[in-house]
Amino acid sequence: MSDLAARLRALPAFPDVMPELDLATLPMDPTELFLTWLEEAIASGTRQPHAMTFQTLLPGGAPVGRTLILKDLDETGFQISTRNTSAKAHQLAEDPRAAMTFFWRESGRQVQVTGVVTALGEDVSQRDWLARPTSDGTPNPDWQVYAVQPERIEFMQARADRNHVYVSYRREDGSWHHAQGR
Ligand SMILES: Cc1cc2nc3c(=O)[nH]c(=O)nc-3n(C[C@H](O)[C@H](O)[C@H](O)COP(=O)(O)O)c2cc1C
Repeated sequence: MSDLAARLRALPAFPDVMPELDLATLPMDPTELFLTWLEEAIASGTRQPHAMTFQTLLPGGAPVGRTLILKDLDETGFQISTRNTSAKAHQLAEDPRAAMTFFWRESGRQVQVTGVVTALGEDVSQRDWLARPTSDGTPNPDWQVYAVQPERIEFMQARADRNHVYVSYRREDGSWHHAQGR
């Protein structure tokens, strides 16, 4: 084992005390559970609890990811915003499939959201642009809000004994079904 490998192995992993995922009280709609976990991450004071890895597909199908901020969650889906001239915007125009991975290390929680992205209207995009802390009130035609309409959402609650608990939701014919496991 290299020195780096040994040092990486010795790093602290999950916290000793983590919340439990109560399988008896899972909501029918996974966005409810997502919002509960997001609110708890916000309340914990962790920095950028709304940051996640956002994956798109390169021409040819290879995945590529980068960090983005969740802007909102409503009936349109999980919203992000970016420039419509960016690499990810071009990738989404070619193939609208995307995945988001949230990780809240203080609680040992991970959420994967997979779905298809739609570009929202100019009004939503400009409202988001103008609400940015650095806004000077000038609209930006390059700014675009996208929404991921989820088809699959997987929740993972880590456990100190490594028997992590998974719950997977899938949308079929317009309604959500969930099962413990992956
Ligand atoms: C914490 C964090 C948050 C970020 N949030 C955004 C964001 O909301 N929108 C965005 O366009 N880029 C954001 N970025 C920059 C992106 O990760 C990325 O570098 C940029 O959008 C260009 O990506 P692309 O070339 O794959 O299109 C963020 C980066 C970090 C580290």
